[in-house]
Amino acid sequence: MKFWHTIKKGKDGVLMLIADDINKYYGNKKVLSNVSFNIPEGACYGLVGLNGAGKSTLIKIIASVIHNYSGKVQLSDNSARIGYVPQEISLEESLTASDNLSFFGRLYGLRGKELEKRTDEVLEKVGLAERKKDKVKTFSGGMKRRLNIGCAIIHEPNLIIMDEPTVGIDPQSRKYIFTMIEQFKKDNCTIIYASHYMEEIERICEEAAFIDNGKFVESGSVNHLLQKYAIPTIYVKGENCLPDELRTSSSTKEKNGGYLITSNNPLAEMRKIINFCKESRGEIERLELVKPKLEDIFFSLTGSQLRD
Ligand SMILES: Nc1ncnc2c1ncn2[C@@H]1O[C@H](COP(=O)(O)OP(=O)(O)OP(=O)(O)O)[C@@H](O)[C@H]1O
Repeated sequence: MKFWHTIKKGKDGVLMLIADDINKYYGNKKVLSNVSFNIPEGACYGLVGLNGAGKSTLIKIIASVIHNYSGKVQLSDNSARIGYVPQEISLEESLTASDNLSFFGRLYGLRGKELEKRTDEVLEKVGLAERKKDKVKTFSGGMKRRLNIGCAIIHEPNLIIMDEPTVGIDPQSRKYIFTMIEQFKKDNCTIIYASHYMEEIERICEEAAFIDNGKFVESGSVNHLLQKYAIPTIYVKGENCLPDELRTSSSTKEKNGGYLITSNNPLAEMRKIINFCKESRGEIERLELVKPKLEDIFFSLTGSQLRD
């Protein structure tokens, strides 16, 4: 499979991060192989892969949690401040939300009035201002996740790295996290977002890379990937609405009581179906172009279906 670099630059033509030929072993096991990519400043960059693909390892290398690897990670902005949201929630449950934030703030060198101000700002940002004096052990999973993100942004980072931040949380907190990410983008932060939820990547990321068994199999702008690999497909459902030539074609597959038809000329197939229906008094319940999905592209490149 072909690998091509993301060479597009950020809004002002600046790259936030350059990773060059990253390789990583755990013992004898190679878990990252020749990984190279660039992230434009201000982009939201999705890392997509199955469990065990190597996303967390790569993220830990970028966040300087892992040092034992070969290759080079270069932050092109000398003033880059990294905020790392780990996959595992790392909070002190016996302390309040406010105290957890203060703890992380002090680690980043904040003190006094500035620390107080930032703690209150972050509590507002993560939607926990009302619960600031409550102990974390009384929080739901989603609230803990939001506070975990808060701890990572207390020092106002401009590169925020999030490792599967929506796994196992309620839909309301998930929605809240997306709203926060939209705000990070407006604040011109660069974001690295690892997930195996494709619809999340499509929704929030401008750029994405597919990782499979420690290798980048493809990367680039999400729109470009969708255009490059999408196979035009239509969906039709109804009574007596499909001409025999389409019904028996190898490009036609049954789905949910209707048919998925792949074609290089989907509009021509739609016309055929409409004309056939007119002639044969068939009835169309649904006839639509199917929007290409990253999930299908991932499947076609790796042969693996992403699972929950
Ligand atoms: N500390 C470690 N020691 C040995 N092997 C490890 C260690 N951490 C991860 N691995 C192995 O490295 C590979 C990549 O793991 P990694 O956690 O980076 O994948 P991932 O894509 O983040 O998956 P997940 O979503 O399950 O966390 C896996 O085979 C994993 O078992």
